[in-house]
Amino acid sequence: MEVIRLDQVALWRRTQEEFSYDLKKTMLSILEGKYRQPAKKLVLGTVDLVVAQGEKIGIIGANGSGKSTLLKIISGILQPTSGTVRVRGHVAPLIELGAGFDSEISVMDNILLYGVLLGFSRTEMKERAQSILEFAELEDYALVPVKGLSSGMVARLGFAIATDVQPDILILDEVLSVGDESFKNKCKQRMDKFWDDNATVLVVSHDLEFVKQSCHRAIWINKGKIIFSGNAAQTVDYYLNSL
Ligand SMILES: Nc1ncnc2c1ncn2[C@@H]1O[C@H](COP(=O)(O)OP(=O)(O)OP(=O)(O)O)[C@@H](O)[C@H]1O
Repeated sequence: MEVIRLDQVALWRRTQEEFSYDLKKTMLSILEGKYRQPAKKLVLGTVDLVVAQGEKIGIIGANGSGKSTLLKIISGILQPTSGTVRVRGHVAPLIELGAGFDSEISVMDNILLYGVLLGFSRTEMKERAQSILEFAELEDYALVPVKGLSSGMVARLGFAIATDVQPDILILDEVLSVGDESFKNKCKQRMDKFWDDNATVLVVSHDLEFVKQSCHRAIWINKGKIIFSGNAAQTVDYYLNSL
């Protein structure tokens, strides 16, 4: 069964000029008739992609090639400029760890909030909260605001929530490299469970050995385009040979 379908997806984003946006300067340039639209760059596109239920897909490519952007489009965090995205089932994105948290509110409230954002009810999340806290080893921090946690703890919390809620589609962006050694081992064990069942997993990784050994398929992205998609070992070899 098909769970993800991207048809002719493209995303244009503003370049660095957006980040140095200055209202006064903009107004002045409009008055002086010198205003020009900020430059935009094609960061993804056009991409066609079909993912079947249960596939474990590794996404590889150079820095800045568009891997995270692709995951954000699939997760619904970014809307494409053109094209269509269809996703079937609960998606748990673990992209910018902790980005979905409200740092001012407690760990417990964040668990409830995050779960609701993922489409689960508050009651359901309350029932799951204990096992999430246990896995993240944050039982003593339930009432502490997230801003009081270390970045490693925030990463553990994100991983614990996203994987505890048993999503249909798990989206991971280099998250397996966070946490200390003992937590990494726990993550690996939990990931193995996902690997064994019907969940669909998309994982961005620079760990090519992991992609080769653990993924069914790999997608190589370069400059916003899918260069190759196929058997993981073959894709990794093509990518390595191109370097
Ligand atoms: N918020 C943003 N606004 C505009 N452009 C962005 C933004 N975030 C990323 N980009 C641009 O989009 C392109 C793709 O970035 P993306 O983060 O998807 O790459 P990546 O393949 O995941 O890289 P890495 O391996 O370094 O994590 C890059 O050229 C980057 O400069």
